[in-house]
Amino acid sequence: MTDEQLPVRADALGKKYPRGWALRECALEVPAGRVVALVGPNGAGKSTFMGLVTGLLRPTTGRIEVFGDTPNGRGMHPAVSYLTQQKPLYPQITVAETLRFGRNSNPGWDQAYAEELVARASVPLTAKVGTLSGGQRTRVALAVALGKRPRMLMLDEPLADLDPLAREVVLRTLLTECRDQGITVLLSSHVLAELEGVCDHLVLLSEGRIQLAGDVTALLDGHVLLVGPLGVPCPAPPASVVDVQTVDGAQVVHAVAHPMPPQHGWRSLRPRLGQLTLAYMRSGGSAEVAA
Ligand SMILES: Nc1ncnc2c1ncn2[C@@H]1O[C@H](COP(=O)(O)OP(=O)(O)OP(=O)(O)O)[C@@H](O)[C@H]1O
Repeated sequence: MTDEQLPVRADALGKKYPRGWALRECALEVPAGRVVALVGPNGAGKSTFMGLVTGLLRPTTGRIEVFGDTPNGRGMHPAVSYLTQQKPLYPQITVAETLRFGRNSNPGWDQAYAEELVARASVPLTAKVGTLSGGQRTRVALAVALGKRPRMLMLDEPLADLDPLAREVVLRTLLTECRDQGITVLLSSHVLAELEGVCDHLVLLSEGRIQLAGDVTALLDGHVLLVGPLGVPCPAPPASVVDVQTVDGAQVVHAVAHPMPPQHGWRSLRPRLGQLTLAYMRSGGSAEVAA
């Protein structure tokens, strides 16, 4: 894939604030056409990474390229839309005026597409933005973000103020749309369970460093969830163990997949993405990670 097609490439990327490093030695590619989840505990560096992609922040070390260009701080790459929890909507104006604003500020604006997205959300164009529900406001903000016809949509917790049902509806609708249109999505979220079946690529940040990254299927294939009785040694080699917990009187072990001898009483299961991510977040990343 040429650099112009690759949404993001970061190499030895670091960002230092006066208080210390927010991001260190990040080498990362965001593959095209994928839904990439950017996860990690509070303060891990997720928003900082997105800020570097937008060009609003400048790297302290290393380099970052967005569709082959180096962000220069003079506005975001035209192929990128960015939506945060603070959605850029004005409550006093109508939905139609909001779309007009989008049209006036974006050269590649697709008015028919933006209107169609609003109609699909059953939001009247004549309604004032301030009278809409949180879910409807989010759908309008997404229509503005997608009306720009981006090649990559970056979402920094934009659904955090929605109830779980509205989150589910908006997320599924959005991701179906992005998949249909071939738009790369970089999605930051704390709700690990909702990423299950939604993202196909994962980047886990911890204290500013990449702790785990890769294709979700490969990551799940490369790990096992072992469940066994207390007091019976786990069959996984110690260096491969990511995390051990006691749950309902059993040992629950996440480990990097290795050939291992059968061990009486132990079951080997496929981990779920949310559980595996949480296991890495608890561990601080000491295990020998699969290729
Ligand atoms: N403008 C800033 N000035 C100084 N330090 C900052 C600034 N922005 C972020 N930081 C620090 O950088 C680190 C990473 O913050 P960042 O907001 O990127 O993390 P995050 O993973 O997005 O966190 P959260 O999940 O809480 O939103 C934190 O220690 C934070 O305090």
